[in-house]
Amino acid sequence: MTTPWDEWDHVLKVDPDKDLVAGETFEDVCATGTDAIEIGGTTGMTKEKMETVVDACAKYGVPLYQEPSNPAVVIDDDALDGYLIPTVFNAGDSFWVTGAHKEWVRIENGLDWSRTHTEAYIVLNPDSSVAEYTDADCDQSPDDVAAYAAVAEKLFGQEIVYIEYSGTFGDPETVEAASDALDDTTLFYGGGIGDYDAAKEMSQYADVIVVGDLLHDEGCDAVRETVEGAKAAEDTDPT
Ligand SMILES: CC(C)=CCC/C(C)=C/CC/C(C)=C/CC/C(C)=C/COP(=O)(O)OP(=O)(O)O
Ligand SMILES: O=P(O)(O)OC[C@@H](O)CO
Ligand SMILES: [Mg+2]
Repeated sequence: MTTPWDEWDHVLKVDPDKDLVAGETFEDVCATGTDAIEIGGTTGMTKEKMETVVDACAKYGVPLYQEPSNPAVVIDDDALDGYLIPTVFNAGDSFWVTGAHKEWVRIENGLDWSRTHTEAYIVLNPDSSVAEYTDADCDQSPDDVAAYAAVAEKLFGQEIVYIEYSGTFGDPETVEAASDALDDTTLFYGGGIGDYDAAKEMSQYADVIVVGDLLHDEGCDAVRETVEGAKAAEDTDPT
């Protein structure tokens, strides 16, 4: 099966609870060269903030995906290409594995399944909001992470495995182990990518790198460098 993310190298994650750098617009954000924009964050999410970002990005042709951190912030908007729905494989509370999902399906009157996709998160930075929120067990060796990745693909049919180091640059060996464990599922890596070299390094192992805080802290030129790093690694990838 072909998926849109087969063709991606770089995703920009826009946090609707954070500002852009002074003087920058969402038109600039959409012109960074990123392959897709994912809209989401852990804390401070509301439907209104989500809508503001979708509306501001809708006319520039970059694929837009919502990544909700809870069912109450999911928006129904035709400008979205789809929904990337996380499941946290190493969560301490099963609410973040299937509970939130069950509640979401129960309260919604019919979902657009054709635009709804799965992301198997493995959360590895214990100091991140997402680790705290989901009570994730971040003490995982590369072998553990590889096993989680295989379970996500082979037993749970997840479309994406997402190695999440939100806020800090992760362990490349761990990302490589996850990559080696996967056949068809797409590997996303996110966390602490701040320049060309970091983007290129993780792109050796991850199919897609996700850049978040850099947009809000440093701005669009810095993000553009990470796009170039991701694309440069892709060009030298022998597989
Ligand atoms: C079933 C539905 C619709 C939702 C539940 C989805 C789940 C399981 C969410 C768990 C938390 C999660 C994986 C959220 C995704 C977004 C994310 C990881 C954002 C990064 O957050 P941080 O960078 O830690 O937080 P802040 O940037 O807000 O500080
Ligand atoms: O904000 P950063 O550290 O770039 O992380 C990106 C993303 O993985 C967060 O969910
Ligand atoms: Mg964040």
